[in-house]
Amino acid sequence: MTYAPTREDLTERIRLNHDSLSYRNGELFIEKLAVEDIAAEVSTPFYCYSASTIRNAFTLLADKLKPVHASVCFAVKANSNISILKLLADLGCGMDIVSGGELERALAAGVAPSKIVFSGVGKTRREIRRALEVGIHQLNVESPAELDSIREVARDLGCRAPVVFRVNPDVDAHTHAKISTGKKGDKFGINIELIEELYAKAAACTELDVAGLAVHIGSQLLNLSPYRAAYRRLASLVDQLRSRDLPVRSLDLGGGLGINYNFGVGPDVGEYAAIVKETVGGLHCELTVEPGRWLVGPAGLLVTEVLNLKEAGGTVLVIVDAAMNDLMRPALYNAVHPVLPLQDPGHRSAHPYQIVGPVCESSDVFGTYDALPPLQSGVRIAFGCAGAYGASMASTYNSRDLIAEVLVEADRFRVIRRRQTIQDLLELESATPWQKCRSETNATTAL
Ligand SMILES: Cc1ncc(COP(=O)(O)O)c(C=O)c1O
Ligand SMILES: N[C@@H](CCCC[NH3+])C(=O)O
Repeated sequence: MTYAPTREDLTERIRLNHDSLSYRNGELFIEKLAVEDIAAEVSTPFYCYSASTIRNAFTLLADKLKPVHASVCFAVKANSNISILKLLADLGCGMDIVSGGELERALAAGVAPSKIVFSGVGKTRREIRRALEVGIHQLNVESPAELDSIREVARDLGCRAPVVFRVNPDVDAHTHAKISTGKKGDKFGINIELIEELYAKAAACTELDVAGLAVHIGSQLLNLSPYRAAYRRLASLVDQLRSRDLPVRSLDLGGGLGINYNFGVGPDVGEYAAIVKETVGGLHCELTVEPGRWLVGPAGLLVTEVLNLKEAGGTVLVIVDAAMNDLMRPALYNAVHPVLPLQDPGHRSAHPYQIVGPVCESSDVFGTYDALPPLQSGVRIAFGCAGAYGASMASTYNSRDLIAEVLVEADRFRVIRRRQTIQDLLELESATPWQKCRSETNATTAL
């Protein structure tokens, strides 16, 4: 089957990445607000998200997937800010979580437990218990040992645990090695050859409600053909299980849709929907997808201010007040986020700039950029496409505060996470009492 995007499809794809950002008289706007004006209120560095970009992305994806009746569960790890989760939940989006913390955030955002799926390689018994107690939609099982834990917790609670098996289909996602998850030998999922026996065993257990299968082959997929390969393997497995009279009613197709990190055209969700239809659309299963980056990535900016410039070995270094602890992707994956000056005078610097942060690591480098306007101390710039895996991966390394996050809605903005300061940490510290447990002396006495 071939998929030919129409002119409207292409326009839509470009619009999605551009609609919230514009330059007016050389000034960067997000929705109807000048980013400079927000920066004057919220000191840099901070994350800034466009609500309409997220809404448009969700609506477009949900529409494209309507013909195959697939529901969308947002991968909370991409952006776990409760206000962002709430915004998506209000549109009818479910959530894909990987920890007890993400479960609590989803619940706090008002997501119905029946719209939450729990993925993740290592779930603790406490997390499994809490998930079953609140009644989540399903647990995606990642190993035979985890299945045993789920069974035991369910028995203890006197309930039936809804489970699907996450299959490792041994498909190369053709993405960065650090974010590929569907190849044999990756820590994710269960080897496809082992599924049939495990499925049969689990289907016979009264504590388990075995609903189906899941797959997630990696993140930031720009080429969609690995999906076709993975979903075909999933479909064959469904046939194999059904031929043994093992019912399969649900398929979780994972996330991974990539974005164009330069505001250009990214993968086409219409084509993705066509692949879903072609491969698993005829199986009469309840379908779920778990995108993270695609829904929120283009919606976010990381706004930062130039502290100083200096020269090193012939390179002009621009030291900004954001760092790798705020946005880890460049240091971790050599990812390059586009730079948008908040004020663009139109002319360009004669030389490239290497933009670096203040953290004491040589990898605290955002990248080398040419064609930027002349930069100097006090000038503000923004890194684009920073809505996914930015704030959610931030740390306080070098005792730097977690930075603020701001949500823009048309002509107004709201701080949706305030900066975490040393004062917050001190308050937490002073509220923590000393506790006793077995010590060397009383342990010896006990012997
Ligand atoms: C199980 C699972 N589902 C969904 C996602 C979301 O991925 P992405 O943000 O690439 O869509 C991930 C992350 O790779 C994942 O591990
Ligand atoms: N954190 C990664 C993606 C990992 C996806 C989770 N499995 C990134 O920023 O690209």
